[in-house]
Amino acid sequence: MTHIDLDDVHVSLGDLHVLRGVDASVGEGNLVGLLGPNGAGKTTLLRTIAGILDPTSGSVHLGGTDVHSLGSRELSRRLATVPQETAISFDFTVRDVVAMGRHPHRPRFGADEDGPEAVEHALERTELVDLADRPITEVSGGERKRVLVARALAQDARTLLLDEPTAGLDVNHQIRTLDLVRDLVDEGRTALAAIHDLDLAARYCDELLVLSEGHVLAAGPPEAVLSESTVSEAFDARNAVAPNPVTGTPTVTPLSDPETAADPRRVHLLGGRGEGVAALASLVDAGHEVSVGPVPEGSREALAADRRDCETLEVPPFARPGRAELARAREAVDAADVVAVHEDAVDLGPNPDLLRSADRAFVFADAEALLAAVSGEETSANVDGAVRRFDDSAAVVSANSDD
Ligand SMILES: Nc1ncnc2c1ncn2[C@@H]1O[C@H](COP(=O)(O)OP(=O)(O)OP(=O)(O)O)[C@@H](O)[C@H]1O
Repeated sequence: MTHIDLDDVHVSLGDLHVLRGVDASVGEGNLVGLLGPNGAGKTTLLRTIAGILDPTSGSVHLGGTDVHSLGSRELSRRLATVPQETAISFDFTVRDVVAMGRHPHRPRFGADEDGPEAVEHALERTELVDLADRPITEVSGGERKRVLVARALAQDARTLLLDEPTAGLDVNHQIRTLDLVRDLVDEGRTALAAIHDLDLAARYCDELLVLSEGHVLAAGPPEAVLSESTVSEAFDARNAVAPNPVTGTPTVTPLSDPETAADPRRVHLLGGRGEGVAALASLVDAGHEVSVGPVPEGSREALAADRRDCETLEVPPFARPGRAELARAREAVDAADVVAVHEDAVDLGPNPDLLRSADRAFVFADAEALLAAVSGEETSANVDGAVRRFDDSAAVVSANSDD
């Protein structure tokens, strides 16, 4: 069921037409991540849903009611916000600030009977009990952010709008904060959160909404939304998207624009157990033409090569390369200016024979040193250290040998 519904919302700030026809919805009981580059209009959208900004046209409904028809007290009972700015200059204690969340529940006469318990509960869930009596001006920026989450929690609203709730938090508190938001949603709330970290957004959110130049570029489950083309269009950044090996959710890796190497070389990387991935990335970034293989299908090297549009010679996992695959590997070696292999993979499968047949072969321990060697900048230091010319005998690598 739709909980927040935005229909052709336009908002102007001064002369700037910031939101340009936003159509979007947030399903009840969902955590939705609001993504988009700086200036896309995320804060403006959250402030419009919160009734702080009026749309110039279009409508915002919350649970079927137009938010702009609700009084501020009624809206605050239904919806709590965690704003981006954390500056609170007065000398309130942390507990006082959290208690401000109770404002819409205070009766005109008498006491807010649930108030003290709600405040203590909010302090506990945000792990702020030890800081509760400290002046808000004397806690860190990250702690102040958590105080604002606690204030929203004390407000006891079914809808949460969070503007970059993890900005400025250390990794541990980023995870704890998003775990808390996830728990609050799993307990029955609905949340829309602007999040800059695409990987965390994909990991925690049921759906993502990508805003770009004031309109919705994409919306839906993270796996559908976080494509290389959508990320590239929204953020104007080259990137690679791949499943996170630990969480299985998409991870986005921004990539530098490839340089044009002064002297681009054809480099063939022989397969290993994933050791070649860093070398592959630095060679491609430097503008060299890289091919890879033989590597097992689905291996880290195969995935990385695929993401960087490199020619890849794959073999089924746990299988030895067949005659045809070996012939293709030899062709790749013959066509390359340089053949390279990580020192831990020198002896793997057909690698010794392929190395022996190459005109110029390097054994490397360090991706950057290999790059320097391929680019012809090798010094005796890195030839001695992390890159060596491959000698004729498979098991031996020798330093400073000539071709
Ligand atoms: N009060 C204002 N008056 C005029 N323009 C404004 C005002 N507030 C924001 N803007 C402009 O509106 C656009 C959208 O701003 P907004 O803060 O909504 O973007 P955002 O997506 O939240 O960005 P960020 O990721 O940097 O927080 C920006 O170009 C911003 O400069």
